[in-house]
Amino acid sequence: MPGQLVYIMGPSGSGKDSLLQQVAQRADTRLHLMKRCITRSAESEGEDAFSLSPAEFDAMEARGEFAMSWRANGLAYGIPATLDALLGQGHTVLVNGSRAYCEQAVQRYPSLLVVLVQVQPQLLMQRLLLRGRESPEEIAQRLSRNTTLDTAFTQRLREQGTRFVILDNSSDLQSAATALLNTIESVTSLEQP
Ligand SMILES: Nc1ncnc2c1ncn2[C@@H]1O[C@H](COP(=O)(O)OP(=O)(O)O)[C@@H](O)[C@H]1O
Ligand SMILES: O=P(O)(O)OC[C@H]1O[C@H](OP(=O)(O)OP(=O)(O)O)[C@H](O)[C@@H]1O
Repeated sequence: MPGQLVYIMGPSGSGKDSLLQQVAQRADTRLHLMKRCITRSAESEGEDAFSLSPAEFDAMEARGEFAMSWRANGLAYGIPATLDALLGQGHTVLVNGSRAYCEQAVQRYPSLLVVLVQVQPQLLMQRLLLRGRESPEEIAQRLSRNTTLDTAFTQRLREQGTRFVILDNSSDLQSAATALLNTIESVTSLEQP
């Protein structure tokens, strides 16, 4: 496909959604941020997503309306199949992805750019509590995914030869967003039609 998929992943609270919003606001119209379908209440804080019931999600998935889909944190997440049309038209497309699903994403889109967002571990809990979307118990469950996921990925992605960068978001959001945009520009020319 002529376009470029940019798959952003990282621990809960690392700033994936904030970075994607920043970059999408700053970049030109050839850069698309995919709006996800999630079985999360529409009233939830934060990410602008399509809110679906589990039954609606399952029906869309069965009809092949997702380019990618996964389950985590008691929720189902889907990337609309319009992703493939956008990539086919040559767009650079940003996706908020899952570490656990990453290998399947690489299999389906071998030339994707994987960006692992990291922050100092002590900041994660603090930022998640401030975000206020989940209860402290739910936050603890989200953070418990990190131990198993982080180390295994880095190693495997490098061995596979996947395009992979680590982006630190421990400092201010603007600096991290600039670094992300520079990384994207280094692998794809946003100016070309
Ligand atoms: N660089 C940063 N400095 C301070 N707060 C941040 C920064 N990046 C993100 N945040 C805040 O941390 C919380 C988690 O960020 P979010 O983008 O929702 O992370 P994720 O999507 O990875 O879970 C949000 O409240 C967000 O406003
Ligand atoms: O396999 P993992 O890397 O742990 O990711 C699991 C899911 O968690 C995140 O979603 P969500 O927006 O619900 O959570 P977050 O904003 O707290 O990261 C991420 O975008 C994945 O959909």
